[in-house]
Amino acid sequence: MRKDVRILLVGEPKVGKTSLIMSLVSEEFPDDVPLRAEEITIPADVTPERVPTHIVDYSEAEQSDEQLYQEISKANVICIVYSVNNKKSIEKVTSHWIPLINDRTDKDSRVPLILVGNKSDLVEHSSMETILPIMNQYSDIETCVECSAKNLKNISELFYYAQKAVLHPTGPLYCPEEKEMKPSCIKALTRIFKVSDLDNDGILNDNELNFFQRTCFNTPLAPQALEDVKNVVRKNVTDGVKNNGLTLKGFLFLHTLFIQRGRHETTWTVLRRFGYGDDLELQQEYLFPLLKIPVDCTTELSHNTYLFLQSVFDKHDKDRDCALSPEEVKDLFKVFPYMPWGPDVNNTVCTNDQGWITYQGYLSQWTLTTYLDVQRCLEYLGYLGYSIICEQESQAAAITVHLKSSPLTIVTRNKRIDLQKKQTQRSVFRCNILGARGSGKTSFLQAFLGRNLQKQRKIREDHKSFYSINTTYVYGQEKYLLLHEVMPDMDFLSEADLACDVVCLVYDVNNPRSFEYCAKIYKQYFMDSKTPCMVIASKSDLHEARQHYSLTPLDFCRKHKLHPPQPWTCNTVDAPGKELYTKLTTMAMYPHMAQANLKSSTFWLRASVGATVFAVLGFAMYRAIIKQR
Ligand SMILES: Nc1nc2c(ncn2[C@@H]2O[C@H](COP(=O)(O)OP(=O)(O)OP(=O)(O)O)[C@@H](O)[C@H]2O)c(=O)[nH]1
Ligand SMILES: [Ca+2]
Ligand SMILES: [Ca+2]
Ligand SMILES: [Mg+2]
Ligand SMILES: [Mg+2]
Repeated sequence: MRKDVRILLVGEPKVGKTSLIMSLVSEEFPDDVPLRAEEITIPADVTPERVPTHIVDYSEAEQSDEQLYQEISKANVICIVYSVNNKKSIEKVTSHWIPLINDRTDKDSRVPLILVGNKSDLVEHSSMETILPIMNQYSDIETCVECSAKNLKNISELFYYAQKAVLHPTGPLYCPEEKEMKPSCIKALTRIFKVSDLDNDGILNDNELNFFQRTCFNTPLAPQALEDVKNVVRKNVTDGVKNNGLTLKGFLFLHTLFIQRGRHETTWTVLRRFGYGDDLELQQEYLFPLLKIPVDCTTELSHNTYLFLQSVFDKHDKDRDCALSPEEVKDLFKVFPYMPWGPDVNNTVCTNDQGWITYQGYLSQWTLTTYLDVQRCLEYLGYLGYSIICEQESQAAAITVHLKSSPLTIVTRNKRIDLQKKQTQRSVFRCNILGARGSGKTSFLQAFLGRNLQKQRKIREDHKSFYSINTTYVYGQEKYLLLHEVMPDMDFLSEADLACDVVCLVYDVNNPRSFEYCAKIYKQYFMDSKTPCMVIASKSDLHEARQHYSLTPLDFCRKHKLHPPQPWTCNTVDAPGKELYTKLTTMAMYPHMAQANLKSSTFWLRASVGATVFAVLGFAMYRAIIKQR
């Protein structure tokens, strides 16, 4: 909505432009007026819509054409004044003024016009008969009004209409010829209806209507008013009210009624509350609120946002099978301008036997988007109406920002350990997977989603994903582990390829040339970095070939104080095990421990931490074991 309004009055000489302005300001008819009134500014708090309003006069005797054109281009609304007792001044509206204004303004950014018939005190009849055909001919004319500067009739109304024409234009909402709302307005209101229909039954019940009323107008609706509204709809449209609630049809009818009765500011209030701008598009400030992410930080969803997303899931999982069928997904994203999830999402997160995204998979995908592309996540939450439903200032409230450095600070020398406050602990960790072509990286990603080799073979090439994300339990806490497959045949790895909490170097035990790549990558990029590394000996179900490298993988790991290579296969009957992923998450969470030089079996137990903390972790571990049963 505009922050101020500039009203320009034009028209033939002596129709009363200056008098109208003076009458408004002094609330009495001035007998003597100058040719042109000074520009006046009415302060926000005395105008009906509470925005500062500038009123600008025009005088042919005092101003050049050039000055007039300048004022026209600066104006937000133009009042074309004529005198009701002067036929010529009416003719000039269409023969001179409207074409002149249209020539000075862009076709798509036309200023609204108001036709003002002044000196109504001088005649008995109304000029409306002559004016209405003009109104029908020019859609830029917002409204017309007859008034009198002399007996102060309709003066404040005139300026109110002018203000309203700028702040709440009917143009984008309504097509007067068709007597219908415009398609873009129907589209916006339909989305608003869907967001407000919290249980997704296609009806706004009393609770939902009250919530809607409260968010849009800050006041609850009296029970009687609620009944009155429904009765109006009942009387006028079949199927407008169902099960004592408002249907979409009824909702749209109500707004048409508001607009037709000149109360379109009501519809605008609703549209603006849900993020729409004057062009009926969701505004950038709504979709992309300012959110500064400092370097070395990661982005996660807040607890409340997970609850919100959970309610969105529940609302659309109509058959309650804890998964979203293709129809349910389609319905969920109906409030989006485009379909945000491609078929690759089904290969990024957990799905059920039908290949449909499960509840867990759905939350994982949101977590992934938040981590990788927080702006996109804000945009998506905007489409879902997060800030409205959760009554937050902006979408930005959905995000929590975490320092990348370990949540657990270990001061090794005096063996003191600081656990950061619980709420600042990260719950999403990123693991990059590197390895030669064909070493089993994609399989490692897919196995994390519980898919064995047989299931993986069904994945279409063009539906592949370079990410997979799922939860693991570390010491009883649920964490997300995000796996990312890095393309192998690049001589140079980018910052993004290297930035992660833990690295997996995958080689194929069956391929004698595959370990060399891991060794090279390790020496070039990770030997001197703080990122913990894990070597994975994949396809362990196959024959182990001797690697063409100066050291065996085991000796290499020993030399560089790494875990011994972890044998791994997804050629299993059941879903592949999750232990390795839990281990990776633990390494990501506690990188200091991961670097210790210890044998894998006792690695976690012998990490050199203080006894007190050990007891804490021990207890947590105990709980984790209980939970996994
Ligand atoms: N009876 C009557 N006379 C009016 C009314 N409004 C203005 N007049 C008179 O009409 C004459 C012209 O008024 P102005 O306000 O100077 O008209 P204007 O449109 O500003 O004229 P220019 O500045 O020359 O373009 C003056 O004598 C006013 O007193 C009205 O509502 N009723
Ligand atoms: Ca409902
Ligand atoms: Ca379902
Ligand atoms: Mg004047
Ligand atoms: Mg691959």
